[in-house]
Amino acid sequence: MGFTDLVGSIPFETLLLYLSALLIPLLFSVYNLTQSDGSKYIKKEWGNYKVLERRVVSEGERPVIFLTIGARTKDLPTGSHVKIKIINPENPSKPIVKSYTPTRFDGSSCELMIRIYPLGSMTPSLYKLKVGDYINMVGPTGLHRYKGNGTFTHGKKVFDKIKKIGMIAGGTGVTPMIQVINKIIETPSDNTIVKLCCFNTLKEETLLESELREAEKRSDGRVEIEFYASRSDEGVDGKLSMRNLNAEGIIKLLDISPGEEESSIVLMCGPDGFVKHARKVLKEDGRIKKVMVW
Ligand SMILES: Cc1cc2nc3c(=O)[nH]c(=O)nc-3n(C[C@H](O)[C@H](O)[C@H](O)COP(=O)(O)OP(=O)(O)OC[C@H]3O[C@@H](n4cnc5c(N)ncnc54)[C@H](O)[C@@H]3O)c2cc1C
Repeated sequence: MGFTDLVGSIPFETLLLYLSALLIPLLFSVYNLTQSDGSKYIKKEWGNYKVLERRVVSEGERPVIFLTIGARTKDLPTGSHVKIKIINPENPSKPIVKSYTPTRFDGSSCELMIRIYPLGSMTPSLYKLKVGDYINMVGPTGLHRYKGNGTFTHGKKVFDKIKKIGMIAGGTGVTPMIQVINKIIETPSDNTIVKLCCFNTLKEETLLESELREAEKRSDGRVEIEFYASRSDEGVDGKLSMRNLNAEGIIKLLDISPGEEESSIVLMCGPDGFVKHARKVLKEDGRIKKVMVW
C-alpha cells in the first residue's frame, strides 16, 4: 500500500485530528518566537533583537536614554541582567561586551536605561540606535533574583523573611532597584517595605525623579524614595555624598530601626568607589548582615 492509499484509508475525522495535533503546537511555537511587533523570547545564546522604542530621559554631557528591546522572558527573572555585544572597530576579532540591568524585563519587552559616556567603547554606539535597528544580546544573565514576598536569591544563597529593603543607588545603579520596585508594586500581596536613596553627582543629573515619584504613589505606602546630590549646593532632598556617610548614617537613611536589622536587607549598585565604601562601613559595623551588591 502506497502513502496516498494509506492516507486515503484513514477516516477524515481521524486525519483532521492528527493534522491539528501536528499543526497547533507548530503555529503556537512560531507565534511565541516572533510577535507582530518583532519581539521574541530571549535566549542564552547571542541573538539579534529589535529596538522597539527610544527615549532620551536626560540630555547634557552624559545623556541618559531608554531603549525598549523586543526581547521577552517567560520566567520574570527580577534582578537579572542582559549582555550586549558590538563589533570592536579596533580589533574585529575581539568584540566589546557590556552588561545592562533592565528596568523592566518581562513577557512583553526588555527596557534598558543607559548613561552615554562620550568616550565610552560601547555607549556611543547604543546612543546612535534607531527604532527598527537590531542589537546583539544575550540573557538573562547574572545570579541576583528577587523571588517576591521578601525572598532574594544569589546563586545558592537565599535571603528570606525580609520585611524591609534598604536600597542605595549611585547614578545608573538605580536600574536593578527599579526592577525590584516594579515587581513589588505589581504584586499587591507583597508587603515588603522599600526605602530607596538615589545618589547623583549633580542635582541636574537626578535620574527618573518623576517616574520614581509616580512609582512611590502607586506603591500604597510600601515604597519611599529620596534623592541626594554630592556636588550641587543641594540635592532634591539634600546635599549628601556616600563618602561622608558612616554605617550609622546609612542605616538611619534607610530607616532601619533597632531590632529590624535581622529582617532587613541592603541592596547596592553604583560606581566602584561608591559601592566599596558602603560595603566596607556596613561590614565593619556588623549590624546589617544581609547585603546584595549588583
Ligand atoms: C551587572 C552590571 C549591570 C549594569 N547595568 C547598567 C545599566 O543598567 N545602565 C548603564 O548605563 N550601565 C550599566 N552598567 C555599566 C555598563 O556595563 C558599562 O560599563 C557602561 O555603559 C560604560 O560603557 P562604555 O563602554 O560606553 O564606557 P567605557 O569604555 O567603559 O568607559 C569610557 C569612559 O567613561 C567613564 N565611565 C564608564 N563608566 C562609568 C561610570 N559608571 N561612572 C563614571 N564614569 C564612567 C570611564 O571613566 C571612561 O573614561 C552595568 C554594569 C554591570 C557590571
